Amino acid sequence: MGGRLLQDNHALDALLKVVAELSTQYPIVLVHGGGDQVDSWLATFGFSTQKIDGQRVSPKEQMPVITGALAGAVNSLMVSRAQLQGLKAVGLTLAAGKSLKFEVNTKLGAVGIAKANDGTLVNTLLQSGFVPVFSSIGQSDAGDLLNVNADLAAAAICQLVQGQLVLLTDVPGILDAEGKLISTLDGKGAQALVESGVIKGGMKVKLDAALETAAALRRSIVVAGWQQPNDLLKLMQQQAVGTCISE
Ligand SMILES: Nc1ncnc2c1ncn2[C@@H]1O[C@H](COP(=O)(O)OP(=O)(O)O)[C@@H](O)[C@H]1O
Ligand SMILES: CC(=O)N[C@@H](CCC(=O)OP(=O)(O)O)C(=O)O
Repeated sequence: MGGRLLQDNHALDALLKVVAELSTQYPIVLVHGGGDQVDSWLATFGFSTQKIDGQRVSPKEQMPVITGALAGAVNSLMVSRAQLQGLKAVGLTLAAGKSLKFEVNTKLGAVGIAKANDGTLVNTLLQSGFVPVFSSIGQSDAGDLLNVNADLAAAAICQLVQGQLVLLTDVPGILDAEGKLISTLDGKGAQALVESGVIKGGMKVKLDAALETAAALRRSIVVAGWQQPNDLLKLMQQQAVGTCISE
């Protein structure tokens, strides 16, 4: 879930209500962002910030603030709103139980490249009826905190549990040059849209996360909008929603 969702309690509650309904039939893992909240916390602490290709440059000295926003305020709020809808939500970082392992993307500072590592914790929680709620904070082998883009974090968690990845954002899916929803997209089509500048910024990162996971799990990935929570129900009934991305 893109972090912008957390600025709209009504939309967040509506989405989590649908998630609660689905969780009676399917094990569910949530991974959330919080980019806007990080922007605002960094500004409050007097830091300037920039993104390169949709990912935040994260100097080590900013990590306490970034972690405070993502793993502290945003994650706690997400757990609290999920519990209001009856979910047995458990807040976690990506490093909990060594679920993921990380390389450092030194070009961007304390930014992690996440890979699936150990599914024991997540599977144990799921088997006991809990809903893991991950913030996108990881850690390096040296013990330093790392900032991970939430879409790439969700891709790694999805590969960990061999699940079905749904990337929920503030637009109904990937839009073409005219602003119309693209219903299906493969690697070749995606490359053309990136080269022509139609897919950029945060959406390019979602596309990378989707293509990587589609290749790893050999199944298609959906990018859809959190404004339409019923899309999740439709998706589970095998109906087409958002943009369906395949290899
Ligand atoms: N082709 C595209 N289709 C839809 N959105 C796009 C496209 N290219 C860039 N974007 C931008 O990507 C944004 C979603 O990514 P991002 O801001 O990272 O959202 P989130 O916080 O939900 O992860 C959209 O709001 C839009 O501004
Ligand atoms: C490295 C990196 O870019 N980290 C992201 C993590 C949060 C995120 O991805 O939030 P959204 O899903 O709301 O964009 C950031 O600091 O903004």
